Amino acid sequence: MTETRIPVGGDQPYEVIVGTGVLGALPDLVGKRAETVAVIHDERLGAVARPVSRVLEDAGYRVAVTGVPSGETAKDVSVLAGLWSWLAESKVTRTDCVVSVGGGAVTDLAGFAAASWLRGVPVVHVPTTLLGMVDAAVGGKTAIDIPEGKNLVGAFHPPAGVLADLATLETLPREDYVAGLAEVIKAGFIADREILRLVEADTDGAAKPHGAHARELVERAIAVKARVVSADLRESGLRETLNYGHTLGHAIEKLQRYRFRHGDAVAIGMVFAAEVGRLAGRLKAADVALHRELLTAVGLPVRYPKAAWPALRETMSLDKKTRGARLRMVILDGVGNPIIYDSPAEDLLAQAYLAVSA
Ligand SMILES: NC(=O)c1ccc[n+]([C@@H]2O[C@H](COP(=O)([O-])OP(=O)(O)OC[C@H]3O[C@@H](n4cnc5c(N)ncnc54)[C@H](O)[C@@H]3O)[C@@H](O)[C@H]2O)c1
Ligand SMILES: O=C(O)C(=O)C[C@@H](O)[C@H](O)[C@H](O)COP(=O)(O)O
Ligand SMILES: [Zn+2]
Repeated sequence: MTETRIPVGGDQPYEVIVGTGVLGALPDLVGKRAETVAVIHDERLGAVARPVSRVLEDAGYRVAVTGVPSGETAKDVSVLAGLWSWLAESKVTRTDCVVSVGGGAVTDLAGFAAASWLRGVPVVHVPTTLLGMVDAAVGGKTAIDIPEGKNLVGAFHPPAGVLADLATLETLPREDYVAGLAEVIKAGFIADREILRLVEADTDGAAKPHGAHARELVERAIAVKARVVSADLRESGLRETLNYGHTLGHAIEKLQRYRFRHGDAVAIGMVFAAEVGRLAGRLKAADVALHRELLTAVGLPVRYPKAAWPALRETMSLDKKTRGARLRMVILDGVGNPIIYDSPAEDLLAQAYLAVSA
């Protein structure tokens, strides 16, 4: 099948290329200004990084390659500091380019390395997870975690391009593919009902890279993200809606010391946000039920232990949408219409949590 190019607008427009076996398009995205390309890859993904490097070498670039720890442990200041030294050794200058190869953890880390190195060098992402393709690699949010919370240090640094080669999904464990579906379903609830219809029509297929609607789901979710970040890169309004499910989700990840899949945490967080929406009189009980039905059917969790609430509530106060002492979270004023719910009452939050607790 041919490649699809999804444009992302704003001050620094770029394209997300989606297709199978499309690595050959990488030099186009890196561009002609770069002499050196610094490839930063998940250390478990040498088998993807090698063809990436070959394509770049064949195109005439000098290529430097390094691996970083797999998963969320990569998003650490010590790993970032190691990358800065390596970028110095590799003599990466402002006209050169960083290429990331991995899931969202690696695109977030390498994106932040590129944003901070020499105060900003170009980066091209080659996401290798569903979640990376439909969400993390698009939109320019980059970050690392600190003990106090997730993604608390980072920068907005849009990529020069994104290459989503669906062939890389062949080796992705099923649990990680399914975790990515949480962000796909999120895109459905906030902006594209057709995504929800496609998942509902074939819940088994939705959980597989070869499912009948797999490519359409990927492209629709990217299109939602692209539309939002094109209009509001720096999250001054509309972009906050992409955080649906994340206020509780990020608190769960922190409580689990980041040994819990991001998508799994967001799935629980979306059911919580849906319950808040229902209690606030904004979302029908049937739509809350639809959250549970779709997420459960594809294999995502929708419950979390009751006793965790006090710790979760405290962590939620450090969410980036908080203003002063005011917690703000995204809820749905009906499916497809996300809004910010400012200063929710504490007893309403506790009641909503009771409805998701195991
Ligand atoms: N910047 C953003 O806008 C944004 C958006 C959503 C999520 N995120 C971040 O993304 C991260 C989660 O990303 P993720 O779900 O991709 O997780 P991940 O990057 O941790 O990857 C999950 C696992 O899959 C493995 N893996 C990756 N690609 C593979 C492949 N092709 N074959 C086999 N194994 C493979 C990794 O080694 C890892 O063990 C979180 O840190 C989250 O905060 C960022
Ligand atoms: O791109 C965005 O904006 C998002 O909120 C997408 C989220 O799926 C993603 O997990 C993001 O990293 C969360 O950002 P944060 O600002 O809440 O840390
Ligand atoms: Zn997310």
